[in-house]
Amino acid sequence: MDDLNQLRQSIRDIDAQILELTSERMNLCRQVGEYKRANNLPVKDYKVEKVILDRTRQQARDAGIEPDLAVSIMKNLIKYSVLEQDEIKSMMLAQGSSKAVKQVLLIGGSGNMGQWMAHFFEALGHDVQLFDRSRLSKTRYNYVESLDDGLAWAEMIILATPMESTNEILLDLCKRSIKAPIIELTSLKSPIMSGLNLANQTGLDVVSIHPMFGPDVKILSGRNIIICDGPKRSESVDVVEAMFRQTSANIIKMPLEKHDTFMSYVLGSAHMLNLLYANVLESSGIPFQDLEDVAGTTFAHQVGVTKNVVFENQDLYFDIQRLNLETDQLFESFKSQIHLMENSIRQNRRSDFKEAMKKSADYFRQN
Ligand SMILES: O=C(O)C(=O)C[C@]1(C(=O)O)C=C[C@@H](O)C=C1
Repeated sequence: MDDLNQLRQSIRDIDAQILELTSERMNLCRQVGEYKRANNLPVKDYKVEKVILDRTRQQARDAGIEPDLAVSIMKNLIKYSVLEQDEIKSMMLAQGSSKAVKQVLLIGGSGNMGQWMAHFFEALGHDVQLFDRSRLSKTRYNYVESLDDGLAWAEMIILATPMESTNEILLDLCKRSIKAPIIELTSLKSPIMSGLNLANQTGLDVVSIHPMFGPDVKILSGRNIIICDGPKRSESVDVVEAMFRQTSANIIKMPLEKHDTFMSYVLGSAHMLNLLYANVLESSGIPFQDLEDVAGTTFAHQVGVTKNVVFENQDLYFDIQRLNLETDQLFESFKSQIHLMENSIRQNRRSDFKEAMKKSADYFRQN
């Protein structure tokens, strides 16, 4: 017992040291924040974050600890140091002072993802202006007076617009002679295919990307950004790729025609499963708190994910189902899997149930 107490005392001492060091780190980050404010530099430095996280992974390996543990600690430290440095306030002061590489026009800049992109491009040193029919009262970015003004000014155009309007905007942009590369970010590509095809025919330089995260993301490490090739390879794909390579995000290259099939599994089915689960819980008639009070491990994990899904943007989530041409197939697959499970349980066919579980386990083990 004495041994156990001694070990626990040593752990408490180490915990105290971790917290003291964290406080020292935060103090230093606060000073970095002040320096940035004084010198009009943006708070977030994606390049520095990438270096830190790469180094952490290596140091963790050398020290014999799980790189994932070390990286998650470091990501949290960075996240809170960024919050501490008051990103919004200091970036406001930094506006216009950082060396602008490109003049970036954000069409649909008032949306949450538009604002995220505005921060992102500003943090990379670009000069950002917004165009949107509805203007935010609280944003530090300028709105261009008209789309024509914006297009004349822009050296790069970002479309952060809902899927269906993105297609219309692309078709409209095809009627104007625009030299600046256009980056579009829609969650599905088939709804904008007619726009992309016409852009290709009329010589517009469009790069299709898809950031696989929402606008509340602060740290790009571990996040995926898909960059698509096609219909014809745009000259600017390499430029866009190089831009994101400066960050700690993972870059995935994918042919355009593959994108929506992957999204039907990576987004559509994951959303659908969680929405169905939420609906099942909601219709149980038992208050959520009562269920949570008796939660087991799987419930706690599952509900963590399900909650994230149900609080998401309802229109976007509807469109991700409705506009994916493969959603029908997804429903069929869900139905047949429910059927299979139902039969195995109702007809007491243990071997079918176990076989299905085994097949899934083998599928996940492949990696
Ligand atoms: O090095 C900086 O510029 C910092 O502000 C420190 C720090 C960090 O916490 O390590 C925080 C924010 C930046 O995005 C990168 C790194």
